[in-house]
Amino acid sequence: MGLVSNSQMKLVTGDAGYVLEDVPHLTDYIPDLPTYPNPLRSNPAYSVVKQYFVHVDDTVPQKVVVHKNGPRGTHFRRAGPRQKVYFESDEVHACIVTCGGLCPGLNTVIREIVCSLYYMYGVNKVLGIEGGYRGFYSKNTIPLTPKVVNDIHKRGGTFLQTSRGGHDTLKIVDSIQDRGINQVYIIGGDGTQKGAAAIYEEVRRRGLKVVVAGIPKTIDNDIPVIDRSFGFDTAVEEAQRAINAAHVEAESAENGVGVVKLMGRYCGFIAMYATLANRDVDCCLIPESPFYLEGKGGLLEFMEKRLKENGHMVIVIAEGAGQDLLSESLQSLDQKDASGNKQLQDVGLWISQRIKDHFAKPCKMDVTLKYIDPTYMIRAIPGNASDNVFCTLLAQSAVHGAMAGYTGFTDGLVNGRQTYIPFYRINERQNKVVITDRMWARLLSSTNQPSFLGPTDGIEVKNEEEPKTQLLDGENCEAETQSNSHFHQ
Ligand SMILES: Nc1ncnc2c1ncn2[C@@H]1O[C@H](COP(=O)(O)OP(=O)(O)OP(=O)(O)O)[C@@H](O)[C@H]1O
Ligand SMILES: O=P(O)(O)OC[C@H]1O[C@](O)(CO)[C@@H](O)[C@@H]1O
Ligand SMILES: [Mg+2]
Repeated sequence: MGLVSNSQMKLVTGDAGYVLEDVPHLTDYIPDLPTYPNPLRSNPAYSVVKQYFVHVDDTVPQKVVVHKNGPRGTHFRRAGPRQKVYFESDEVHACIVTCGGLCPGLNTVIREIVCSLYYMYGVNKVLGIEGGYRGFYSKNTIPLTPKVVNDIHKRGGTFLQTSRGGHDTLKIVDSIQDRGINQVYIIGGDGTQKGAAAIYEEVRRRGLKVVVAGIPKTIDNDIPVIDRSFGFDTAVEEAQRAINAAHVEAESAENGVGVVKLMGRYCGFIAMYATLANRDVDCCLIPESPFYLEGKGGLLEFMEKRLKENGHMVIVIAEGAGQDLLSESLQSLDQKDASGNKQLQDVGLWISQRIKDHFAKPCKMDVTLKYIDPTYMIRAIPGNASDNVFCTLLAQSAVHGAMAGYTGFTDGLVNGRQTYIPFYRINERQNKVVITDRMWARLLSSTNQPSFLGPTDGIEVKNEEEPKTQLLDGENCEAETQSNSHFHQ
């Protein structure tokens, strides 16, 4: 076994190409911390469970498809309760914050962190930080107890409120230090996890016994490494209602066209899964797959054909799709939100107008177009049953990890197992739909839409007897795992 460690990376290597991308631990920078028996050992619910505690050497492989002689590859630390903990129950002073956009299940994660701390670990000092990162230094806190959070999982939104922008690392860590907080639970998307990494670095620089734990929230599914984030299933399910309405409207008119815009700023996972789930969609447009309107192989030609064949059609478009086309025809606003995310122009309105203009030309068809924008409806709802269970496991894993002294981690599902992932792995890139992946091919074959690839855009296939599979490190291989996580092949 080898160990390479610095404040950013902690790599443990083993035989046959085994690599553990480990998460930091409080003892990395505060040696000789005392340990205590895990209170779960005397918890009647768990004491009867054999092998309840995770073995210290348990790790989860990032890739589960392997070849006989291939390297064992990257692993992450398995999440779950440890025999020993690094906090006494009455010593813990935890806080929870939610940042970024809303996502179904946020309240469930808040509730379950509070309840896990109280009921599993006997912790009764938990604070809610209101209104995102800026709440650390500009707002009062709310004491959280199981009673206060009892039924919040039945409501959409976040009980603690959220915001964009306002991340001031020094002020936040000052506030953590001043309040005597020693476990910080940060729920949010890619931007939030970057902020969490900055907080962890500053906490470590100051040598504080403070755990920083991230719980990934992304309705867009744009966080890499993890199979999926909570709320995604709920959002895809809710999107069905909009697509069904678009289909009913389209079917009930001559040459009816339904256009549905779904969330997905930089990636089209919601649009792709909603389309695959629904089967009434004729064309799905996502940011990762550039498309064009006019001419041979373009969207408008396809629409003419589909309307002639079927008399109606439904288009699903992710909000980040076709932004290059919009900025060609509309003046680019180049506005950013408080977190620095580009503010997108409404592609749904734009495409609807372009379609209407096209078919209004003489000799074209009379189309009846209905545009449905359920953007905030798919995220402002409570988590569904499966997301609620998922949120519970994520919250419990975060609490187990924090009590065990791990820090600087995001927890998440990797190949169906709860793991602790170092922040840098989550923050190094964004997850995207890979259009050379089988999931996108499944979508194309279900809608029979054009691929919009020109003759020169084709994907080069090397003349090899055995094409390479997704065993090597790289974008495709990771995306294969993620985008197919619901449908292992
Ligand atoms: N690079 C960064 N460093 C430190 N903090 C950041 C960084 N990027 C974003 N943040 C902070 O994280 C918080 C949330 O960021 P953002 O609004 O981008 O949402 P997000 O977490 O990415 O979630 P969503 O998926 O809804 O976009 C904001 O308070 C923002 O200031
Ligand atoms: O209007 P808001 O709150 O900035 O959120 C919109 C953005 O949030 C996201 O849902 C990500 O959380 C994006 O898909 C979308 O662009
Ligand atoms: Mg984001």
